[in-house]
Amino acid sequence: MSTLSEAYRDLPHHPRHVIPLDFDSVRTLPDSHVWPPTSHAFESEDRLSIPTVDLTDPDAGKLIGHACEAWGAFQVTNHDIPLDLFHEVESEARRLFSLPTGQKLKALRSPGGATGYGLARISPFFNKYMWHEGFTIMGSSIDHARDLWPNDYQRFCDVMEDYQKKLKELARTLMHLVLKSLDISEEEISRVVSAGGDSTALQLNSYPLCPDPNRAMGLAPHTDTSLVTILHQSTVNGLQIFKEGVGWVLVSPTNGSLVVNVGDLLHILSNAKFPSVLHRVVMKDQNQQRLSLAYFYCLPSDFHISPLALSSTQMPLYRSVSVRDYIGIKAKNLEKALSLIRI
Ligand SMILES: C=C1C[C@]23C[C@@]1(O)CC[C@H]2[C@@]12CCC[C@@](C)(C(=O)O1)[C@H]2[C@@H]3C(=O)O
Ligand SMILES: O=C(O)CCC(=O)C(=O)O
Ligand SMILES: [Fe+2]
Repeated sequence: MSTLSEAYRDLPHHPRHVIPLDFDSVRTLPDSHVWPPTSHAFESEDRLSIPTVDLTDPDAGKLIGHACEAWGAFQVTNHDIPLDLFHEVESEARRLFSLPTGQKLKALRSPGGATGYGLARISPFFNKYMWHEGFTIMGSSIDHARDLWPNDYQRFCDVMEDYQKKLKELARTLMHLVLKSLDISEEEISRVVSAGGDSTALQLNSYPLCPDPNRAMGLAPHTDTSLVTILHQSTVNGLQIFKEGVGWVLVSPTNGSLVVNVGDLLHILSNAKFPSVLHRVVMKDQNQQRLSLAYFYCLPSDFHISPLALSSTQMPLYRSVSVRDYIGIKAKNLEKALSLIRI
């Protein structure tokens, strides 16, 4: 099978778009990291937020379908992932990001690589840097973990493996419900869901304490490339999603619940019925480090993706494209990628 990491291998980045700042040594926000003010977002007091779906609700599938159509995102509760596991993964992520910069650079994502420590892949599209550092895992994290902690890497690997295993199960359950709500046949559902199995990535995100948070940007607006992304946020606010006709809406962390984002691949499969959601992370008033864990459920790079479940009167809006080609188009065109494969 053609792995996801292989799809990123031929898309090298210049080191200035991979190497994060030495955050510990900076006392004032460098001009390279100053962003124009961000627009006001609707806060939770405005009572406008993405829907929450209880996975044990017999109507969960229908509710998820509505949420994907109206918002491109929802929160999920009663997902069966133990709270302790989030704490363990977060604590290992904290251990990683609190290493001295020189040590973290030993696990730097290589120019043609997909995994390891570094800036977000969307970095080259912006003329300012984000206040962000990330660590990408695809499958085993042992090679990078050994570079970081030559004598003490096993715990990190075990915790990350356990998390990926549990998140894969949850992603499969969610994908079943999502595709069923689109009226896709059981056969097609199994074809998509079983193909996704090994094409996943876990991204640990850190937004360090910032000397001037109101002028910095955590993660610039983007959509994810995945089918779905399952996100766990630490207790610190920052994530906002964009809703057409409304603007930026804050998604506050709620204990134990997970945010699910529709990604570009599901946008294509659903013929734009479930639009991939534009989101960003702002640093506004942030007075402590923020962490998040993003699990991307994708498809193998040789999978050919095209709109499914079209009625006899519907026309496909997107041409068939391999995941590898779509990732390549996105790496060059970012937010224009979907329009470039539109029929
Ligand atoms: C599978 C992946 C999705 C991702 C690129 C990656 O190879 C691993 C990192 C992911 C991430 C996380 C931050 C935002 C994002 C746009 C980026 O720059 O790297 C996503 C990528 C994506 O969804 O395209
Ligand atoms: O940190 C967050 O809340 C969002 C992270 C994100 O959007 C991503 O990793 O793609
Ligand atoms: Fe994202």
